[in-house]
Amino acid sequence: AWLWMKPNPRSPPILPGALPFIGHSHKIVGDRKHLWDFIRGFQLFALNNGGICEFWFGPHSFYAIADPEDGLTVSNTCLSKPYVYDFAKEYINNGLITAEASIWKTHRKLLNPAFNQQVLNTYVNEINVQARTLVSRLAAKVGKEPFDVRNYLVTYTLSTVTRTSLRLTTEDQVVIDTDYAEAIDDLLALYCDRIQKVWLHLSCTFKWSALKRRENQLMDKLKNIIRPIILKRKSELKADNGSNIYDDSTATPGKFKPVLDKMLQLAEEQDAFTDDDIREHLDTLVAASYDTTTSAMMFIMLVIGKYQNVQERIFNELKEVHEHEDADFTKEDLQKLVYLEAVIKESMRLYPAVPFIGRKIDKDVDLKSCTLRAGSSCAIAVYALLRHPLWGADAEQFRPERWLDPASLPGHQSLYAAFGVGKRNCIGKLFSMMVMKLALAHIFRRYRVTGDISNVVCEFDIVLKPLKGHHISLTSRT
Ligand code: HEM
Repeated sequence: AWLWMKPNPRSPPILPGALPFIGHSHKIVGDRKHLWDFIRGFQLFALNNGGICEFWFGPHSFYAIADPEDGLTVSNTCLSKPYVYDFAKEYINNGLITAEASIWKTHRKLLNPAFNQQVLNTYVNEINVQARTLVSRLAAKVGKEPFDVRNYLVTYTLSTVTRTSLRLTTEDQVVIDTDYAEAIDDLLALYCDRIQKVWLHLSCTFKWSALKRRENQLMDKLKNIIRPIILKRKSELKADNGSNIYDDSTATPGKFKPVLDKMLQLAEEQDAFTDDDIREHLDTLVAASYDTTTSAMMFIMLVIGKYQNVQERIFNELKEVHEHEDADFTKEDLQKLVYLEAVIKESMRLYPAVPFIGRKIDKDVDLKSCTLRAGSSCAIAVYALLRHPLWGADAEQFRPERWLDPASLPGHQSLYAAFGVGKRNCIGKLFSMMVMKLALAHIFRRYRVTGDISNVVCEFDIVLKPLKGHHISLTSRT
């Protein structure tokens, strides 16, 4: 345990505040705001100290990297995730987020086509429907006191991702929107609890804990919801004699093939997935999408609530794209909403829903100024990369215009880290952009939003979220 006290010329700067034996473990005990302060703190320390730093939880060493080149080197050299991701193994095991590198490579290749632009275009009608439902639900809040928009957005993102992944009957969709959503929220909170209770990082202590018992209950609940859905669809497709499964007429408006059908097809034709793999991939898609997309949209609404001139410009762009106020947005319309897209990117740059990503250092990795030791873990400092001085002197300012002038943007790709860095980046980034753009286009066309990002206090709860000062209010534009 004292090894960490030994100076080494190629060791990175050490984050202040380590105690003997426990290292920095005491720094993450407390509430989720405190946890975010720690995460933000180590990222800014790395940024201001040559792009890297080191800290410990007990004997286990973590590096934080805030240098774009080094970040890319690590994320592409070490493709496996560190041990804290294993906390979610019971739940999403071979799903893309937690899968070991070897399984990940094959599965990612198989799933990539399900997220290309052509496939996503077949979802536009469905997402318009969900966005309209969101706008009608929000009508109850128009002209009322400020409110928390999270639950409205959760229902929207959850239903868009489950509709396009599973295409459920209304009855099953209700279970997803209520019981399933609640169980996932509880499970993610439980993982965050475990991260903060460093003594529960060891499986031998965790297995006797109350958290483990709770995890078992939640897992039973989740599996009992999703497994029957998969089995039912599997037998429906079998009964259909494969005619539906191989029907690729997805270009018809309103018609799309859900991800579940694509996976069942791959399982049938290439023996690519087991039933468990399919469940884990579906759960992963939901877990990876609903909270991140919700949080990103909350930040966007708060930013735009403050910068009313930005909101007016979005409104004018929406009017230009659509003469007829109430029509659905088509895939062509979405391409024309360049200013709205710039606003989304700029808000995600300053308020990234996923503020760091993890890697297991499974071999020694030589970086510019130091060597990362095999057996340690690494956090690629997304939050810091997104406000790196290479963004310019105005890196801390909200300036969507920077995205409209590509020449003014920094050259290094890994500075655009909101959807991850390197090969193992977000498979759902185009999908999520579409889901956000459509919802925001529908909302801003109907309502004027007021809020104030400068009052917001954040917390880290697997994703970065606004904790306080995040209420918004709506007035009607008509
Ligand atoms: C604003 C919304 C989103 C943000 C900010 C976001 C961000 C990220 C980031 C940073 C990663 C890399 C994580 C890591 O390396 O540990 C990631 C991975 C992933 N995301 Fe997203 N994501 C979003 C929405 C979505 C959506 C809508 C989906 C699915 C439809 C999705 C599915 C995934 C999956 C499956 C992975 C694992 C990819 C892999 O390892 O191959 N995400 N996301």
